[in-house]
Amino acid sequence: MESSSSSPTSSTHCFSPHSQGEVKLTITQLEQESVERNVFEIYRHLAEAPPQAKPFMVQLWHDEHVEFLTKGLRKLGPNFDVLDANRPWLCYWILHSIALLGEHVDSELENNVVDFLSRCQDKDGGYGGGPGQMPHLATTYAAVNTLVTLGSERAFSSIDRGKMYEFLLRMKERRGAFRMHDGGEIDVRACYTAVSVASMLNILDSVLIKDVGNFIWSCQTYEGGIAGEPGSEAHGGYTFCGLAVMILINEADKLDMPSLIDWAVFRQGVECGFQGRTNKLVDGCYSFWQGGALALIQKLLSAAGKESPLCGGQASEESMYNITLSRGEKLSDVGFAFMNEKTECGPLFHTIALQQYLLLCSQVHEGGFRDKPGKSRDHYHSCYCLSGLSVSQYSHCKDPRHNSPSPNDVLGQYSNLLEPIHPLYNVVLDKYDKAREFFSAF
Ligand SMILES: CC(C)=CCC/C(C)=C/CC/C(C)=C/COP(=O)(O)OP(=O)(O)O
Ligand SMILES: [Zn+2]
Repeated sequence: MESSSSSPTSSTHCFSPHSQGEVKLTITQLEQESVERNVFEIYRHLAEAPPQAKPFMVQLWHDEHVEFLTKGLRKLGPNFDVLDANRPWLCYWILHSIALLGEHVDSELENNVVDFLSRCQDKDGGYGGGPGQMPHLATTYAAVNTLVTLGSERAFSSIDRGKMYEFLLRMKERRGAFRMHDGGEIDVRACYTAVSVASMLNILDSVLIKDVGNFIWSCQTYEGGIAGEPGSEAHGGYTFCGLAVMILINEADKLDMPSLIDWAVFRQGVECGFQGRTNKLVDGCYSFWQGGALALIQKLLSAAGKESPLCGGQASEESMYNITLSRGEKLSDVGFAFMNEKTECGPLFHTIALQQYLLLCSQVHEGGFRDKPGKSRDHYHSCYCLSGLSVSQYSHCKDPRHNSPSPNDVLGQYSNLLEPIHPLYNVVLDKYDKAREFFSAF
């Protein structure tokens, strides 16, 4: 998405080292140079600091984050009016972030959230952006992940699974994909949120998954990443969503995996963080969308064990991307089987570099995270920067349920370590385990 410029105010003049003539830099190039300058200035301070000071420079400001997040759950100012249709998202961003930090909210606040989300639940299934608003797949995903993160029986049983199934079926369209809401757009996000919710609640069946894989397949672009809809540009957000769907429905073998890997690994740049798409700026939230997608691929390759070329062996087409289920296991067990694969394969991105970007460029001392230096903190970036930080800390860890990462894999002091997540759903792993135990009883 190169923005060309012809106006004198939106371009600059300089002399190219490769030619005699004067060249004009585009807005895109100028913005990229400015980001690199800001980021490298921050990294220069770290490089020049005495060795004993460095761990403190990359400290995770745990208490400040918890304070910023908890405050947001209790009260938000008038500027947040624009997020009125996203209130379950605010609950998820905040509560998932608090859970990643190993903390929880008091039982009164927890009960308030359950009650609030119950008022967002539509009588015909699914959750709207606020009480009385029409049900929407994005806010449904946010509400379900919030209730899973709260983890109480009251939270789990507040979800009407029967009506949810009817809602998901109503959102499914002729070609197999999903639409975001009645009459809404059909895209990869809708497919992911529908499949993730159905898998989590143990209501994913062959009717819901029919032809979804073909739709996702049709969204993989010539670059290798996945777009929101056929013919659009590959983007990290949609790539994570599309890949996660394919794994949850056990059809990852339909994707062109070498080109997907190729595209995703090149999205980590000199700034140490990830960009969302080619020729765009680094942004902390892609630490999860791109880092999470690469963590999913790492797990897929590990499922193929030593047969995978990236793990130093010969790949067999069949074993490479399919999670093996034993007889009688349901498709909704794919999420569980996925985390049981013991990682043999190393990470596909520079995990320490990403932690450096997150802790030095995205982290805000007063609490919260931001896209990049110069931007303001917000709850969305706090959630996805912390999620990406967790993914990078655990990416060498074979079995996060039973083992902790080595101190070498955690930038800064070991107290920076967050809780591990389940990368298919982006909820804290032990919260997922508890929810699975509850919902597998049905
Ligand atoms: C579960 C769920 C609902 C997932 C959503 C996934 C997601 C983040 C999709 C990204 C959408 C998109 C095209 C952003 C581009 O914004 P931009 O042009 O402002 O940013 P850019 O310059 O970084 O591409
Ligand atoms: Zn962002």
